[in-house]
Amino acid sequence: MARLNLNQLKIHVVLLGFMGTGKTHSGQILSNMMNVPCYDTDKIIVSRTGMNINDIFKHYGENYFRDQETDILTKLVNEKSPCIITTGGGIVIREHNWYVMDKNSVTFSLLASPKTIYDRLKYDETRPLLNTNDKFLKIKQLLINRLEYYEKGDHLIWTDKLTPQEVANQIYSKLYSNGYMYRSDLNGC
Ligand SMILES: Nc1ncnc2c1ncn2[C@@H]1O[C@H](COP(=O)(O)OP(=O)(O)OP(=O)(O)O)[C@@H](O)[C@H]1O
Ligand SMILES: O=C(O)C1=C[C@@H](O)[C@@H](O)[C@H](O)C1
Ligand SMILES: [Mg+2]
Repeated sequence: MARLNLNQLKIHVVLLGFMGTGKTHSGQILSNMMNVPCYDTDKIIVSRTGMNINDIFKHYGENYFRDQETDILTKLVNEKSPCIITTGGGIVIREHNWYVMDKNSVTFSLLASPKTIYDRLKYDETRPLLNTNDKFLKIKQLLINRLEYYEKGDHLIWTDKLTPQEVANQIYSKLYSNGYMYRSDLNGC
């Protein structure tokens, strides 16, 4: 009788959320905790193109970036065994991406206030959409436009007062309590 892997996921875990909510960071911690691979759409775009995100936006434009994002998300969801997928903050704005995620994934939206996001990203220049004179204002404007999309996630986690480890712990608990993982006491037969 084969015993199932303690941490076997039934479906993909997709982390959504605005820039700086900790998708990449918390997702990597979760991946280590669960021993499940984590794929980051931003990192894959950078390695695929050999360019950083600022240069991709500058030379090819945001639409090209969004096409890459959709292509990678689709391939990960359709071709990988259940895994953790950490996304770019803007993946939620394309309706087609929701269609892809609806198939075989549970989504967690990480949320944070504009002030928290600003504090986390104020010295960061790697996010082209925030490279403006008034970064705080830009965060507020983008967040207002996108909140309705982040709220479509299956589970919402406010991260302002949580460490990345605590965020990962909350996701892990929800995966168990909502039946997205095989329980350790089940034997495969
Ligand atoms: N819960 C947290 N508490 C404090 N700092 C955090 C938290 N989560 C992330 N950070 C910090 O915020 C910064 C951005 O985190 P991260 O890159 O994981 O965000 P992201 O959601 O992946 O952003 P993007 O959408 O741009 O990829 C990093 O410096 C990270 O250490
Ligand atoms: O919120 C966004 O639109 C973005 C977030 C980042 O993760 C990157 O995907 C890129 O900088 C765009
Ligand atoms: Mg990220």
